[in-house]
Amino acid sequence: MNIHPVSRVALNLTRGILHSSARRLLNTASTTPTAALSSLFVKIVEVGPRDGLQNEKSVIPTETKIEFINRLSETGLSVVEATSFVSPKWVPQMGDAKKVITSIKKKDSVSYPCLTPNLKGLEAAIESGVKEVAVFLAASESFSKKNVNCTIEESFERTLPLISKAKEHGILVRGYVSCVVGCPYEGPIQAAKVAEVSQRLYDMGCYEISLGDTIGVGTPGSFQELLWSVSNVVPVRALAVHCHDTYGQALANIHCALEMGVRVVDSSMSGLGGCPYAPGASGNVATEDVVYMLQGMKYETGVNLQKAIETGNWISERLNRANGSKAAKALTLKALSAASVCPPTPESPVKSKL
Ligand SMILES: CC(C)(COP(=O)([O-])OP(=O)([O-])OC[C@H]1O[C@@H](n2cnc3c(N)ncnc32)[C@H](O)[C@@H]1OP(=O)([O-])[O-])[C@@H](O)C(=O)NCCC(=O)NCCSC(=O)C[C@@](C)(O)CC(=O)[O-]
Repeated sequence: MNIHPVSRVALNLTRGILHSSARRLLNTASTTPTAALSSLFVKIVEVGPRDGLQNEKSVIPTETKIEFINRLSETGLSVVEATSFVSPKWVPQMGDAKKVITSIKKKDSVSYPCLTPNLKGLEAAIESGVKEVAVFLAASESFSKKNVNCTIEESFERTLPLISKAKEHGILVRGYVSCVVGCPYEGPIQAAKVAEVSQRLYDMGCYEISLGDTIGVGTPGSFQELLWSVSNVVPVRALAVHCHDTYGQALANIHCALEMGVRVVDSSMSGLGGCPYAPGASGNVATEDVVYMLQGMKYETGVNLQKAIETGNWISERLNRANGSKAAKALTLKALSAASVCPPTPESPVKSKL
């Protein structure tokens, strides 16, 4: 039986199936539970050009990055994280940040945030006309040291003046918290620690907190615990989930987050990605798979699935690999077999990597 998501949550509430914390969560999403439940729009934050490409070993031509972002801008996405102003000694792949962000065709309907780890990065972003930046901290001390060469506390000390300066320039600041379930160096991370870091970042002025399951170890069980804990201190409307798919749990975790009121999901076209300082982590959840699932649940995203698949196939071809999205593969094969009376031309971008 098809049940509309609103009806399903409402039904669960009526039956008292949802845990009382989940009810509280829905209540904090908006002024009334009804208003929260009527929210059927899910914002997708496309992180492919940054998180997706930062871990690529071979140098990707700047022109490819620019065209990738331009194509993403035509899919209906409202946020495309474009690049990061980090040290090129640490992440050489992002060394062309200024060229990328100043060369793309910007659409008014799309926001193009860039990662900035410190004031130097923010200043470079300001010079390049960036309107939104993202700061990134971790809930794990070891990961913080590996990723940004300082403790969590020192990270906060760096971030405070960054946020102040960004605000002076009218720049929006998004906040990431990495290792929200597990750390590649320390193992499991306590939800209470994630809540503490998230709350501090939110109180400092980040308008949205993206919870990063950096190594993709989360399950709906750990995500539920995580979201109960974090939503006690940050309103659920200000939370996003950022799931890597190492253990194949990303869609299940996103589904769990949706049921708990989260309406912002990070994803990466064709499942590209990984953090250079998170060994063993696989790519992000694929945008095409997220859009396919959300469409099936009758959520709106504004994203044209067909255009997303074409863009995912295009970048996969450029990187000489198969598209990592299952939905993209299945729908591309379906389209090819439907057109089998008229086989694709040799130039067709979808023919070879399936
Ligand atoms: C934070 C630092 C800079 C500290 O690195 P450091 O070595 O401690 O910094 P430093 O201040 O001593 O500077 C070292 C050199 O880098 C330069 N430098 C310093 N800052 C910048 C800058 N902004 N832009 C350009 N250059 C910079 C600086 O000028 C100096 O150059 P030198 O004098 O030696 O020639 C470094 O650790 C770094 O850049 N880390 C970034 C690592 C990174 O990008 N990781 C991936 C992103 S996070 C992620 O993927 C997780 C996420 C967000 O997706 C969510 C999830 O899945 O969990």
